[in-house]
Amino acid sequence: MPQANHRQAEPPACRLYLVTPPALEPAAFAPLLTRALDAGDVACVQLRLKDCSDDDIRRACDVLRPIAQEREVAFILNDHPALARETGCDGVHVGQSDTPYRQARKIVGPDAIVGVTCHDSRHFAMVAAEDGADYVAFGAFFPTQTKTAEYHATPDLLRWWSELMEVPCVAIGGITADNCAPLVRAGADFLAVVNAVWGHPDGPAAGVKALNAAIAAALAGTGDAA
Ligand SMILES: Cc1ncc(COP(=O)(O)OP(=O)(O)O)c(N)n1
Ligand SMILES: Cc1nc(C(=O)O)sc1CCOP(=O)(O)O
Ligand SMILES: [Mg+2]
Repeated sequence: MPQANHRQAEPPACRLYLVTPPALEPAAFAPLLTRALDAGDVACVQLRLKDCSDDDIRRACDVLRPIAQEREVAFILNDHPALARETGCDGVHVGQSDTPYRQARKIVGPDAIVGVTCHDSRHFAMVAAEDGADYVAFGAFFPTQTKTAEYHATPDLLRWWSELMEVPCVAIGGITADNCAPLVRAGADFLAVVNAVWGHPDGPAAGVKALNAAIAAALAGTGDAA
């Protein structure tokens, strides 16, 4: 995962990880992505298109990848290591039912980012980290309308992981500016969000600003104490 951002000399201890809506039209989504990335600190963008053809994913990568990479924001493709490599993405995210980590790593190469979904499982996370994953993702922390979440993670998992392990952890699932403080304080390195940014009533830039303000408040100890 990128540790630096051109906007800051010192990256904060917890950063935003934007996941795209599951369906999008690349040309229409491009200005939304641009506005989101220009609104504040974002570590990476995951292109997560479900039920799309490989050609649809290629086209979306061609339009959206440069917007992220020109801003030094990592561009990660969900589910498709071969397409990630072919299209010049910075990495791939794989779940427990997707291409296994080791195979994904062979496809994308040693320098690419590979992240692994670990649900609420310490075991999955330990295996992924030992195998060489660049980050592990835990979730869902809150109810989400974006997908059917079968697992439920709690902040103590983030606390345990961050105290024990160097490999960064990502928290995902229903995260908003209003509920993220306990995750930040528990040690989440990244907050992955869909609806809190793309569904924000005042637009994605407002979503990014609200989340970054909530992260900063939680790190400063002034965030919601819940
Ligand atoms: C950062 C991050 N965490 C978890 C997921 C979920 O991956 P997966 O379980 O493979 O489910 P799909 O997203 O593929 O439906 C993710 N994509 N990103
Ligand atoms: C893609 C994804 N994976 C999850 C998991 O629990 O692994 S939850 C999720 C959806 C996250 O979207 P939102 O921020 O809108 O809740
Ligand atoms: Mg997947």
